[in-house]
Order: sequence, then structure tokens, then C-alpha cells
Amino acid sequence: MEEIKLGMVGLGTVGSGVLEMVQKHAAKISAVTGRKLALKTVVVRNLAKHAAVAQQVHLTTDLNEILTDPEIQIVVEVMGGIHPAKEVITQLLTAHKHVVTANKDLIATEGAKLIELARANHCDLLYEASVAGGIPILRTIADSFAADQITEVKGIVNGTTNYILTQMAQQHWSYEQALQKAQELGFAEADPTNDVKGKDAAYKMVILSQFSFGTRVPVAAVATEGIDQVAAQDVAQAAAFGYTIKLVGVARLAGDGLFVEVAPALVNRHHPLAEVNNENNAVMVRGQAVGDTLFYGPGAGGLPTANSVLSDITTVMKNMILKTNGNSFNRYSKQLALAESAAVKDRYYLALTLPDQPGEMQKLTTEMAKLNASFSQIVQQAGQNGQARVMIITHEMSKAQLAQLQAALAALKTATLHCAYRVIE
Ligand SMILES: NC(=O)C1=CN([C@@H]2O[C@H](COP(=O)(O)OP(=O)(O)OC[C@H]3O[C@@H](n4cnc5c(N)ncnc54)[C@H](OP(=O)(O)O)[C@@H]3O)[C@@H](O)[C@H]2O)C=CC1
Ligand SMILES: N[C@@H](CC=O)C(=O)O
Repeated sequence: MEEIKLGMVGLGTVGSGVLEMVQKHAAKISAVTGRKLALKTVVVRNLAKHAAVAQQVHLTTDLNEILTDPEIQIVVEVMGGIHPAKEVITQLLTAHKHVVTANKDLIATEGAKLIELARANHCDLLYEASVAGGIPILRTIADSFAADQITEVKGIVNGTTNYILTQMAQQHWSYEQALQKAQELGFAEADPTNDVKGKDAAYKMVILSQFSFGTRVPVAAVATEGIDQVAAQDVAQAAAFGYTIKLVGVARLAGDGLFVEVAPALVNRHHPLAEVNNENNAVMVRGQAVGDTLFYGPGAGGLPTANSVLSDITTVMKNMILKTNGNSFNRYSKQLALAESAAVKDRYYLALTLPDQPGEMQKLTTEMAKLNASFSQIVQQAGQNGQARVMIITHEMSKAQLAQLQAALAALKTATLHCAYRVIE
């Protein structure tokens, strides 16, 4: 049987999973593709660190060993980050190697240029693993939603933060303890800042938006808030109201535009997203024809992510046999403007502190009434230093109304708004 040789750059959590799958699942890969797959060369930073693997695969620190090897036709990039990953993939595509990557940072920020370079060189550039780890969501949207009009895609798309929130809520671990464990388990990025600040999820929502709506939204246009400011009081009050706090990415058509955001949200405990725990992710795709669909699975971790990488590799292999390489992963393109804030409507959970004095609550409700904003649930708790903490679940209001309310509360000077989280029923 003909053998297809693979190269790889990076041998961390995902790279080690790819090595394991190529070895353990060799028979299935051959049965499905009609070709043997062999991992020939892996580029690492530090040879000594990976000495134990040197018996199984050729290790090098020199990318040229892959670039100049005519036997290696497909290369996996799992080093992460934007630089030098961008330069590495650019060199690989220029050398006519097909590339499979798990790198959402790079695809979300520089994807357009790399996709064009791949097309110009008749190479495949596939990145199923870049969104939601082991969930096969990108190919599903590209293929199975090819004819349907998607109106909303939302979900939990970061494993690290979902793991942290789950441990904090269920095991009562501290934020720091849960983050450290997520790092030990290989879920977090090398630098976890992007995980906890929501940027990793924003990268994924940019890629999901491109597949779902055909529009490439700049990362900077995605309003992004992480979980590092979520207060224990709000986790407890959310539970008392009947909700669970999750970091949720939303991309939806609103008015004539597209709205994309990543932020903590209160998810009704009966909603399927409320049941998504630990490093698991879930993506809900709403199509005009099909209605609501839900895709669930591990969003981080070596072997689950490697499975998505291998699905891309086998796709490249099949394309090589059929001589159909060089087509873009996602072929849907449609230019949508960003949605007007008046068109984006949700219910919100608001947490404020006010002076614990007669008339202060009245001022708050008066400001809300001026904006035609109302609420369905409200709780007031005595706090410290003569302050009361007020927690509200509003009726539906627009982003524009919310911004006006925030400005009005700031003008009052006595009220401090701590958070405004979307409510998902
Ligand atoms: N971990 C996960 O669950 C998931 C990760 N991803 C993505 O997959 C990619 C890899 O993630 P992950 O495996 O967790 O990352 P790791 O940090 O575990 O591994 C990165 C690997 O790349 C190597 N590396 C980094 N820079 C260079 C360089 N300049 N030259 C050669 N090798 C280099 C590192 O070397 P060294 O060992 O010497 O440090 C390490 O082996 C990232 O883009 C990530 O966002 C996607 C989905 C899930
Ligand atoms: N750090 C990421 C890894 C997968 O993309 C996450 O936690 O989701």
C-alpha cells in the first residue's frame, strides 16, 4: 500500500495526541483512505525534553528538514500562537505542503492571507481542531448546513474556563486552584490569559461566524469579557434565580447585521448548555430550515483534539487520491455589517451596589422606567459600609438601552454596576 508521509511542528498536548493516534489507529486510517500514514519528522524546540519519543519518530529543531523533504506532503502545525506559527505555515504552503492546524489565534487573525496562499499553491489548509477541540463543528457547518440559512450559533467554546467554572460551582475550588488544574491537564493555552479573558473563545467565534454567516469579523469587533471578574456572589445569586453562569459565545443575525460577542451569561438550569461541564464544549446552531441543533463533546485535551486533526489529515489524503486539493475549507462568503446595538435584544442579569437608604431603589427603577426597561426578578441584600447589593433579571432590552442605562447609573454617581450578563432561557 502506498505510504503518505507526515511532518509535524510542535509536540505538546495536541502533538503527542496526534503521534499516539497515527500509531494506534494506523489500520483504520489505511482502511478509510487506502493509504498508509507515517509520521516521519517532528520539529520541536528542545530535543532533550522529548528524548523519550526519539525512538519512535525523527525529531529535529530545524524546520528545513521538513521544508526540503519531498516525501513529506502533509504537515501538522501544533506549536500554537501567531508568531512564528504564521511564518512556519507560510513557508510550508510556499513549499507546496498541505497544512493541518489547530491554531485558532492564527486562523482568526491571519486566516484570510493564509487561505489565499494555500489556494494559490493548490494546497489544503484545514483547521477543524481550532474550534471546540474534539467536536467536529466546522466541517458540519460547511457540509451539513450548506443549504440552510444559519441565524444563530452560540455555545461554550473554551474548555479551560468551563472547567474552572464547573470546579468553582460544584467542588467549591478557588479560581486559582481550578486554573492550575486546567493547566496541568493540558486544557489551557501555554499562556492562559487568552482563555480566562475570553479571547480564545473570541477567536473561535470569529471562525464560527465565518463558516456560519460567510462574514469575516475582525477579532477587535467581538465584544469580549472573560471569567476572571465573575464574583462568587453572582454565581450564588444566579443559582438562587435558577441559572448557571457559563462563558458563552454568541453570533447571530440581528436586524440587517451580524452580532458577535463572548461574555459570561446566566444559562437557565433547564437549558442544555447548563449541563455542559468540565472541559466539555457545546455549540448550538440554529438554521432557518432545521431549527435548533446541538453539538457536544470535549473542547480541549490531547486525544480529542488530535481526533479533529486526524479527520483533517484523512480529508487531505482523500483529496490527494482524488486530486482535489486546494479548495477552501469554507466556501461561503457574504459581507454583513456589524449589527446596530438597537437590534440586539436580550434579557440581562444586573448586579449593582447602592446606598442602603430609602429612595435609592426608587432612583434605580425610575431610570429603568425612563428607558422602558423592566425586570422580572429582583433581590436586595444588605452589604458592607452602608451599601446594599441589588441583583436584577430584566425583561428583554436592547444593547442600546443597556448602554443608556449604564450611562444613567454612572450619572447618578451613587450606584455602581458590577456586571451585566446576558440571560439565556
Ligand atoms: N491543548 C488543547 O486542548 C487544545 C489546543 N489547541 C491548539 O493546538 C495548538 C497546540 O496546543 P498544545 O498542544 O496545547 O500546546 P503545548 O504548549 O502543549 O505544545 C506546543 C508545542 O509546540 C512546541 N513549540 C512551541 N514553539 C515552538 C517553536 N518555535 N519551534 C518548535 N516547536 C515549538 C513546544 O515545544 P516545547 O515542548 O519545547 O515547549 C510544544 O511541544 C495551539 O494552537 C492550541 O491553541 C486546540 C484545541 C485544543
Ligand atoms: N485552551 C483551549 C484549548 C482548546 O481550544 C480551551 O481551553 O478551550
